[in-house]
Amino acid sequence: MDISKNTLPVLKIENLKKSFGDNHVLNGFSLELYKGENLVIMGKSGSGKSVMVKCLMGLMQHDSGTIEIMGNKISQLSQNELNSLRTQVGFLFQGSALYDSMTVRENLEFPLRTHPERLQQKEVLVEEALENVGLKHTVDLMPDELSGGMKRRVALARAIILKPKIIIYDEPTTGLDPITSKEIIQLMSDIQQKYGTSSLIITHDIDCARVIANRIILLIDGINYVEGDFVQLSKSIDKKIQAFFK
Ligand SMILES: Nc1ncnc2c1ncn2[C@@H]1O[C@H](COP(=O)(O)OP(=O)(O)OP(=O)(O)O)[C@@H](O)[C@H]1O
Repeated sequence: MDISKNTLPVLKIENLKKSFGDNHVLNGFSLELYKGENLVIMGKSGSGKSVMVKCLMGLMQHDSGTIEIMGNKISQLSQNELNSLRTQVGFLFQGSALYDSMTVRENLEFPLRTHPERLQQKEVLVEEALENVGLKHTVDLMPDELSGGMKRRVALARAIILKPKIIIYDEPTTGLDPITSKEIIQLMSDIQQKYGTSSLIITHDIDCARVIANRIILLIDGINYVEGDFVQLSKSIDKKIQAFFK
């Protein structure tokens, strides 16, 4: 995949700040994600990764800084405009987050409910999304009939059903065994190749970062402490950076 930094970033966060009282979580965090890129964000537990993602998705109000998705500053958008922009962003939640009382088909159809123009194609979209993750045969099953790895695949199918330009993965391999993790990472790569998506991947999983990252940003002390590729960062002599690569 050709990653061109000469084009505008599909996602840009600039000087993002967010505090809860005296707890200054984000102190000027910035990133740029380019078309076709896999950008991994790593940070210790409690470093503010989820807060950053919530601000990015418009689910939490940030104190200052700017967030631009495909050139649109999200703070300047109406709710309708924001909803429409959200269709360009797929989200794989931590731990899959399927609706247990819904079949696989109903889980996949869920993101379509706010897009009446897509509802006519729902059969085709569900089938295509499940085919991409190798699970067409599960369409009428309930989530509790699936293994953990299958649930994660279905969640991935749901994240891509609207063919988003950007996918945000929140801990995509957490709770999976090493072999299933590898399969999920391979699927993430396949989807990126097929649709030319750009991915922002929040992970603790060093193997995931090694395999998939074009670039890694370490979120430390509320800022983008350092960025580089896996090899560059893993050779760093900075103790704060080394701690991630032990
Ligand atoms: N709604 C909230 N109200 C108050 N404090 C919050 C809120 N959400 C998050 N925080 C605080 O912000 C900090 C960062 O939390 P966050 O969940 O973003 O960490 P994280 O990096 O995602 O951690 P983990 O890897 O464990 O998921 C924590 O100190 C947390 O207590």
